[in-house]
Parts: sequence; structure tokens; C-alpha cells
Amino acid sequence: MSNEQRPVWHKRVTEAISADELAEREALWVPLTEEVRELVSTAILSEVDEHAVALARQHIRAAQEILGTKVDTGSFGMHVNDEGLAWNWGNAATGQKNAVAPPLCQVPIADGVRYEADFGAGYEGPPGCLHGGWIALILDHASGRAAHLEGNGPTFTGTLTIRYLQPTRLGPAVAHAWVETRTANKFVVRCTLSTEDGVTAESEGVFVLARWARKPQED
Ligand SMILES: CCCCCCCCCCCCCCCC(=O)SCCNC(=O)CCNC(=O)[C@H](O)C(C)(C)COP(=O)(O)OP(=O)(O)OC[C@H]1O[C@@H](n2cnc3c(N)ncnc32)[C@H](O)[C@@H]1OP(=O)(O)O
Repeated sequence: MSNEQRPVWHKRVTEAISADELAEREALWVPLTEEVRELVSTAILSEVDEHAVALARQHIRAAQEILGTKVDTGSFGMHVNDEGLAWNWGNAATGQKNAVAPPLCQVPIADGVRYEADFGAGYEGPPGCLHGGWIALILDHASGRAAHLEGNGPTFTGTLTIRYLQPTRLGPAVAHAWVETRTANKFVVRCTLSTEDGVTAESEGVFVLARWARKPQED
């Protein structure tokens, strides 16, 4: 795919970095992401006094200043190297550098895609339960990933229909997505979200291999 074919919004950064160096970089940043995510949860649940809040804010501002001494602009985008590795660490569902992303862990399975996560206080919607918007994100991402693996290219959500079957309690949850049918550029993907209560939400989505990413004979 040439840069000319790629839309203007598709930020792509080429880096001269080996797979080993990339793994080292990942090992450097992922703990920070986890700590920031934990900070969000602790801030929600904390009951300390005003002096402790003021002190915590000083430390957070100091951390912000340290990290801010060297920053990229805009979004992270898609980074690639010349060995064919690609990493989108700003992704809102699974980005390694994105503390806003839920703590999804992809587990290899033969039939489609499986993500596991333990949802804490930062993901609450109805009291004690996972917010419906997060449920939509998880179903969307797992389904998109399943389509991506089969289609071998960037698949975009065309339509996503969700049925919320019962409240999803905070805590451990599992998403399972699989491609039901496919044509050259279009995938119909089903996904379920389950907790210890059983399936709490299910979706059916149409995912489309972006026109600009198709091989000419596929268009
Ligand atoms: C670490 C390394 C990283 C590597 C990387 C890994 C990433 C791996 C995980 C990714 C996981 C992402 C999961 C989240 C995915 C989003 O969140 S994507 C963001 C939300 N979606 C969007 O922004 C999409 C916006 N819409 C569009 O860009 C375009 O309308 C679309 C959806 C791409 C379709 O446009 P198009 O390519 O021009 O489609 P077109 O050729 O006209 O139609 C092709 C077929 O699709 C059908 N179709 C078109 N639009 C629709 C629609 N909206 N609904 C249903 N069917 C449709 C057509 O009817 C046609 O069907 P057939 O005639 O073939 O039967």
C-alpha cells in the first residue's frame, strides 16, 4: 500500500528499531500505563483528607511535567519498522501506552478472538456494573480484531448491533468474537461478553476492509 492511497488522517510513523529494542521499549512503558490506570481507580475510591489530596496533586503535576518534556503531537497513530512490525500503542481499546484503555488481555484460541479483563471502579456505569459504552467498545474491538485476523488488513466497523441481556457486574469478564460469514471485503462478526452470571451482552457487526487497503483485484 502506498502513502498516496492512505487517507490523510491515517498517521503512520516509520521507525528504525529492531524487534528486541521494541520489546525493551514496551517493557519500559507498560508499567507506567498500568500505574496510571491504577491511579484513576485509586482516585475514585480514595477517602483521604484535603492535605493528602493537595500533596497527591503536586506529585501528579510533577510527573506530568517530567513526561511532558518530550512529546509527540496529535495522536500516536500506527508505528512500523522495516521488519514488518506494527504497533498502535495509543489505541483506545488495547493501546500499551493508553491508560484509558481497559485492561484487556488477548488469549489465543482456535475459533476467533478471546479477550479477558478484570473491570474495576473506573469502568462503572450502573452502580456496581460495567458502563454500556465500555461494553460496546469491547464488543466492537474484539469483533474488529476477529475480522482483521481473517481479512489481513484494516477492517472498519460499518454497523454494530448490540443486545444488552443483563447487567454486567464489575469484575472478571470474557469477550469472544468470531467471523460468521465473509465475502471478499465484508465480514459479519458475532461477539459475546460473559461474566460469572453468563452471557451479559451480545453483538452482530458488519466490518468492512477499507477501500484504500484493498488489493486492486479485490475492489
Ligand atoms: C499492533 C499492531 C496493530 C495492527 C493493527 C491491529 C488492529 C486490529 C484490531 C482492530 C480492531 C478495531 C476495532 C474497532 C474498529 C473501529 O472502531 S473502526 C471506527 C468506526 N468506524 C468507522 O469510522 C467507519 C466509517 N465508515 C467508513 O469508513 C466506510 O463507510 C466503510 C465502513 C469502510 C465502508 O466504506 P467502503 O469501503 O467504501 O464500502 P463499500 O466498498 O461501499 O462496501 C463494501 C461492502 O460493505 C457494505 N457496507 C458498506 N458500509 C456499510 C455499513 N456502514 N454497514 C454495513 N455494511 C456496509 C456494502 O454494502 C458492501 O457490501 P457488498 O456489496 O460487498 O455485499
